[in-house]
Amino acid sequence: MDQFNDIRIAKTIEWLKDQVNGAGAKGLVVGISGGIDSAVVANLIKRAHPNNSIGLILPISSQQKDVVDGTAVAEAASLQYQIIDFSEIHRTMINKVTHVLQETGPITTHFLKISDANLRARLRMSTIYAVANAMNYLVVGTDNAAEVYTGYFTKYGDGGVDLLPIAGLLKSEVYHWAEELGVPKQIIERAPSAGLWEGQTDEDEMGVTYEMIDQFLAGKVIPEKEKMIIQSMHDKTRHKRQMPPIPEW
Ligand SMILES: Nc1ncnc2c1ncn2[C@@H]1O[C@H](COP(=O)(O)OP(=O)(O)OC[C@H]2O[C@@H]([n+]3cccc(C(=O)O)c3)[C@H](O)[C@@H]2O)[C@@H](O)[C@H]1O
Ligand SMILES: Nc1ncnc2c1ncn2[C@@H]1O[C@H](COP(=O)(O)OP(=O)(O)OP(=O)(O)O)[C@@H](O)[C@H]1O
Ligand SMILES: [Mg+2]
Repeated sequence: MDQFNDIRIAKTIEWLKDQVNGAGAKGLVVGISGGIDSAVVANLIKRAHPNNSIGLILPISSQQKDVVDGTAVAEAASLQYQIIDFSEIHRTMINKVTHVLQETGPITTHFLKISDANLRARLRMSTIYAVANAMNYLVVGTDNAAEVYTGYFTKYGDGGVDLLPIAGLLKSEVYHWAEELGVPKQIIERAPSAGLWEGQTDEDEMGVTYEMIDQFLAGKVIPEKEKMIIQSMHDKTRHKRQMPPIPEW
């Protein structure tokens, strides 16, 4: 038993209920990836709205393991879920966009990869909102404090949500909550990944570990090199944490 975290979990569940009531909504929906952040959120929404919560497993040319683990998360939480595969739609969109762009001039494979990856996150966001609109549910995001601070999310993709119940948690705290909430061990042991391309891991892409980001956010002294990476990510992604700018006349 971890009393400190249990109290915060209970408060977050009450907060989710208040948000739904305050919005005049009926329930909550989350995308389930097979990763730990969405596993924690899946358990929170089930506890907040046992009969009005749903998880969506949305593979887009994803590894089968993501679907297997996503299903294990939903089943362990007794959360209602649906699997919708958008691999074909994504491929069609990317092929058309690439074709048109290549007519306008050369485009690097690096930028095509980023574009392809972020489109996955935005297709998922559109799907989750389609369900939320139809059911009068709110869309629940899964960003933790490290991701919000570094802007490590797709603008209007996984960043496009109504509520952020775990955005105040360090990544290490997400692990504590996962254990308290009974998230299956196989999910807790997976390396964090956006799953946007083969073999992607968050820490490799960012060039800094979650442990370092957590220490930095907790106000501890960390090596200058890591500090620079974190601050640079934070500065470059400021626009993602704000409303679009409007000119002043
Ligand atoms: N200064 C500025 N003012 C206003 N807008 C600005 C801007 N700079 C760029 N932009 C806009 O923002 C766009 C770039 O932002 P964005 O589209 O988000 O793309 P970007 O930040 O380049 O890529 C998203 C990153 O988040 C990672 N990610 C995504 C999804 C999930 C997860 C995960 O952990 O699961 C991680 C992904 O691996 C990648 O590293 C630009 O194309 C431009 O439209
Ligand atoms: N295949 C997917 N199906 C449904 N939702 C997804 C899928 N992939 C990503 N998402 C959504 O995008 C969010 C952002 O992904 P992110 O990788 O940050 O979190 P995670 O996978 O839950 O945890 P971890 O950081 O440990 O990988 C997920 O939490 C989930 O809500
Ligand atoms: Mg993930």
